[in-house]
Amino acid sequence: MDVVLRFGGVDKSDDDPDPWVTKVHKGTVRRVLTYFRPHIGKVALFVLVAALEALIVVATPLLLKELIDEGIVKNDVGVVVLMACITAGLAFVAAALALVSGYISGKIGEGITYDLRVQALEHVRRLPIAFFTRTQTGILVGRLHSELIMAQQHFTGLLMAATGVVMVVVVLAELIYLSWLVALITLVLIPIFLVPWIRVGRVIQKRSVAQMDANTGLGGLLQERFNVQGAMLSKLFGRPAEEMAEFKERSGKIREIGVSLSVWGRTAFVMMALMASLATALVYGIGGGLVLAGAFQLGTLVAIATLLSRLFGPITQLSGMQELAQTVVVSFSRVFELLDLKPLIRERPDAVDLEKNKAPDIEFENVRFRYPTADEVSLASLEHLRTERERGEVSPDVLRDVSFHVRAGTLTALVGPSGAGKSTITHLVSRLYDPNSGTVRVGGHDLRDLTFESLRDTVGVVSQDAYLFHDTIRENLLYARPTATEEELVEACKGAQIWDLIESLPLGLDTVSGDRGYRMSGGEKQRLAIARLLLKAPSIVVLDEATAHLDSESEAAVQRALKTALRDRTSMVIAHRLSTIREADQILVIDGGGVRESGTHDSLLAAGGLYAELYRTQFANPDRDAPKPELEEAEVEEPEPAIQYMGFGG
Ligand SMILES: Nc1ncnc2c1ncn2[C@@H]1O[C@H](COP(=O)(O)OP(=O)(O)OP(=O)(O)O)[C@@H](O)[C@H]1O
Repeated sequence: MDVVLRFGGVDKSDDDPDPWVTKVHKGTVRRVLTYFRPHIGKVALFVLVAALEALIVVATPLLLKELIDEGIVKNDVGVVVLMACITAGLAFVAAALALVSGYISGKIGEGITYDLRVQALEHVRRLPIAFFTRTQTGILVGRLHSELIMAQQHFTGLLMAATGVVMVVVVLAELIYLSWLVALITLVLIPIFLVPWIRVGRVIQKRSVAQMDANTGLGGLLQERFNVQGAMLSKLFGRPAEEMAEFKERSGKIREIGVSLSVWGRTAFVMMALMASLATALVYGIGGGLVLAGAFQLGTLVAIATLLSRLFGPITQLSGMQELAQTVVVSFSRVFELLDLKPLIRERPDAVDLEKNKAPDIEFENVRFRYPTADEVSLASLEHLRTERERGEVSPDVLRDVSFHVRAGTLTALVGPSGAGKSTITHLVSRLYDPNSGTVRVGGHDLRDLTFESLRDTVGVVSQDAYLFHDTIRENLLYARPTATEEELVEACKGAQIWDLIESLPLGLDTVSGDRGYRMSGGEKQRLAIARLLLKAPSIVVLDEATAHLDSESEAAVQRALKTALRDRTSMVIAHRLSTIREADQILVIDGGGVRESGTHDSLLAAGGLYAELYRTQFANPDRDAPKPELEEAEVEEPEPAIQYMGFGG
């Protein structure tokens, strides 16, 4: 049976959609244990060291007993000195063993967490883009990073607590050996002390989870509001008073929980000290009476008192062990549920490589496609806002029976209204998604028969808003081809019409770009992305032309860059510029998820269909939003229509 647990091990709940709730499947504990296998040697060593530590702990009271009964009482200085020296020596050995066991438990805990983290990162890296479009970045990062750190801490805590088991058993055995009566009284009294202690522990754990929740919530909010786009939106639309009130409210909550945690933490400490003092008083009270009655010797009494003081630490550790273990299982489960998410797009074991350096053709045959449901690609716990209703909801087909052929080495322009399915078609070419039925072929191969690597090498994509890592321009370019030489970098930048700009920067290629670096304009960013594409030199280019209005100079520069980028390659361009549309060997007019018309600019105009209609609508309104004619387009006789920004999507 599956159990629903909250991260942190408290507050079981069946219907709470909150992301800290996780299903712990049957067999999880066994699965967690499999992670111990590679560390079994270290685990054995850890148990051995723990046993040695326990033996030293119980040996000390016996030495004290000898020291008192045989040394002090019998007036034998030799025994006193010898026992004191052995006790001091054992203290050193115990300290060394404690350090060794801390080191080994750290190695085991960190080792297992490392294995799990690497496995999870490798798995998430292979998940399809649909997963990333659905999940909330902050929560995913939290799951892969901070939660794992916490899991590791709990895990190491659990290993340390496990040594407590050995200690309690050995100490109790010695207590029985020394005085069965005192041992019996201790066993009866321990639960009385322990009950309030466990209650306080629960409160602390509950508050810790609440603190984690509150911190994650504030962290997510800050991440959303303080990234460049968020900060911009908030500056333009934000209501500073309300926003500040929300920050204050969340920070206030963290403060309140923090204060209460500190009070409860202190309470636990005080309770522990009180418990130890009361137990000592009790032992000396009862034991003193027994010594006076001649039931046992003074040394035995001191040994029992010393032993008891060693018992409380391990016992309190053990009392929290069950919840600690539960938390560990839950935190592992949270990674397991990620690992169990099967990637929708997988490489076949018998996948073949696509022939390199030869521009292949592209063919869509009766392609039907709908975007996957939430349950198919993601986890509810990674989507803060996903409602239960949405989980299995199937979205309608976005592409219906799409068939077309892009001949090798030619340019196909995709045009059509916004939401028609143009981007979706390009997503299928780079296999970001697989069609639900029908086939997408490249170079005569079904995409599903090709290796990921050869497809990645073959298809190059330039999106509208090119993404740059926060790194130097050089590193951003080398991402496409790490082995590129300086000359090749410069050549690519020149081809992409961005070299003049880079050269004018004081640090040139070493200028840091990206979110927190040199801010490039939309056109500059796209040209840099084109330079990246030129370095990659793919034989298929998929391009989404920028819809942002560029000034005539950038417009012309982008156009020239595109000419270089598309030369001798098979290209599919979501076209927003008339010049691209005109140059296309084929125009596909996409509407309502299907290819409504296809042909060249002239033939489609002559046919007088949707393309002609859209063209004329815009042509009749040339001033509207139209960019200035490009340098290369200046010689075109008919006036430039604004078609690129209106009827043709984006
Ligand atoms: N990840 C997604 N999940 C679900 N539906 C999606 C997703 N992405 C796009 N859609 C839907 O698929 C349809 C086609 O979108 P697509 O982005 O392909 O249109 P488009 O023609 O490129 O539009 P535009 O020109 O505005 O970019 C739209 O209705 C859109 O809402």
